[in-house]
Amino acid sequence: MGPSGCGKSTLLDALAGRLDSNTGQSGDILVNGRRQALAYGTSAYVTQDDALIATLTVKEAVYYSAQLQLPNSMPKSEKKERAEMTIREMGLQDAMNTRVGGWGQKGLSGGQKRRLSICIEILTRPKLLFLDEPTSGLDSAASYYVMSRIARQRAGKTILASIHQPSAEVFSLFQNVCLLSSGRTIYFGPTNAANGFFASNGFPCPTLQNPSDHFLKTINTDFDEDIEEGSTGKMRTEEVISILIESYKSSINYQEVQRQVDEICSENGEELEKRRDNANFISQCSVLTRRSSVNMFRDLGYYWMRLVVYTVLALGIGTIYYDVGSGKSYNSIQARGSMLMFVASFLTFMAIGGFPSFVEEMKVFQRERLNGHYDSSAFVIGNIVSALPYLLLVSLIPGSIAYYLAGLEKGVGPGEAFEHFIYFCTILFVSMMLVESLMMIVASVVPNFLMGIIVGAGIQGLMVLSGGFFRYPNDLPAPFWKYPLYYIAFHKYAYQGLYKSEFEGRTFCRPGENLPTLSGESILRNTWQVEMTYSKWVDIAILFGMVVVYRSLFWLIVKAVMSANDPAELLQ
Ligand SMILES: Nc1ncnc2c1ncn2[C@@H]1O[C@H](COP(=O)(O)OP(=O)(O)OP(=O)(O)O)[C@@H](O)[C@H]1O
Repeated sequence: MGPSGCGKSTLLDALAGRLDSNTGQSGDILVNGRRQALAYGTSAYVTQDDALIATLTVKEAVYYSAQLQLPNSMPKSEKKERAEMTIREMGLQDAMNTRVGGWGQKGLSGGQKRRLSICIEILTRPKLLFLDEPTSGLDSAASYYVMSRIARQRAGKTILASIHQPSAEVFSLFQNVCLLSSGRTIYFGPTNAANGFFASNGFPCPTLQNPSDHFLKTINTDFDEDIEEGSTGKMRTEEVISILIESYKSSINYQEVQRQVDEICSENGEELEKRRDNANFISQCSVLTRRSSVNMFRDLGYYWMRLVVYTVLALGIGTIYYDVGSGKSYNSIQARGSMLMFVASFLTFMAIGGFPSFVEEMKVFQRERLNGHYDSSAFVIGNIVSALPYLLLVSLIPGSIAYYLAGLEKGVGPGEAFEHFIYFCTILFVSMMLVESLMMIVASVVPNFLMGIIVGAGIQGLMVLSGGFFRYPNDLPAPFWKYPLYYIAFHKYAYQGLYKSEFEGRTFCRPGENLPTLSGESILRNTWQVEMTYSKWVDIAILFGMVVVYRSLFWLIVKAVMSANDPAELLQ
């Protein structure tokens, strides 16, 4: 406990091994007298910000979490029962079917979100639980009920909570209190002895005042109010703090704490085991896929908005380039090329629109991963699988509108026409997957969504420039633009695949002529400077290969970022 900004969250972060690597830290963290880092899943931590999936209801959020965290051996009905019991414990039974809500959608109140976050973390009854200001946003009665229900579970467990402004009832629920001011320990010992400690130093709690209020008022340096000191009048807060710190260091309480630490160390107690009884990997993948699908379905910004914008754009492309595909004139060559370029780069570019939703999902993933709810690979797989149907939808509907309105390559016979159409939509689909994968990589490195969008758009802008349309491949400056960007940019393969599909086997008129004597192959070779040594199927295969590379890269970065934050790795 301590005034705002005294270092409560920092202390909890340090104990839970969540302090970021650029913050200096000294001393040992001992669990049962053993030096132990709290890696994923050894403890649960409810941080101050509630990272929750906005589209889920309370019931869904807790049920999915129960399915992820509770072992496969536990029957489904028991998991459901545990989830419901925990929801009731946190007093959320009346909000069971309310969505969490977020930007633009009112859902749970701040205090309810807080309780939901606690609910999710106490589902497995962890042995070591960190709670950073669990009562913020709660009224005094709710604070008491929440804390008393948490305290009820304390047998055989250690619960560390940071708190400010507890009521007298809540304060009495704590067995020990550590009072902090500007990162320094003012007092650490039994809660019921704190009053005596303050009184013995000349700062007794006035009658009818909540002791915790008195302690905080006495040690708050932010407002520089002089403190009444017993009979001697007023004293500066800094002086009061110095007196208390010095007094604590020579107090019996301090010696008692040291004695207890020595005793625990000599007992050589058991190591805190990592929780290993989560759902198995297959169940994790399946639950995460379902949860992510529900989120994608309900979050308008994830795919639906994109579908609407793509459809409008496809109608735009289709009307601007209406029936360009049946023309054989020289001008139609340029029109086809531009249209295909627009489809492969700008339609796919807008996959960036889903970035904010993805960043929100990443925040939830980070919290859950750090608390050991599941494996990072399960998250990556869940996300890929759940996104597939939506990506298919946003490539097929706008793709077919643009393709048929523009009257692109119809081939000979219905089979061939269909093959060209499917090829067009597949290129659109795989390019969107690539942009999404790229944005996932960006999200794992730059988790701020504004910065992420700028970085993602910048990378794509460079790739579009070097893709071989705005500057023909042979005219691209060799350093950087041609080697390596032209070969790395997926746009090159998307453009060339689409060009091959559209121009191969067709003839066009030369400038000023009416007879189609110019072969599609020569246009591909000489105008678009397409690499003709391999077929359009190789282009599409390269694109799919790139998806695999990009997704693997994303998975590797997530693993690397997570293990960099894993205190167990740091200790090795
Ligand atoms: N022991 C320490 N030494 C130096 N700086 C510290 C220490 N503890 C915390 N700080 C710094 O003090 C600032 C506030 O810390 P923190 O957020 O932990 O406070 P808090 O008590 O949780 O505040 P609030 O109650 O308002 O959330 C941070 O900038 C943090 O880096």
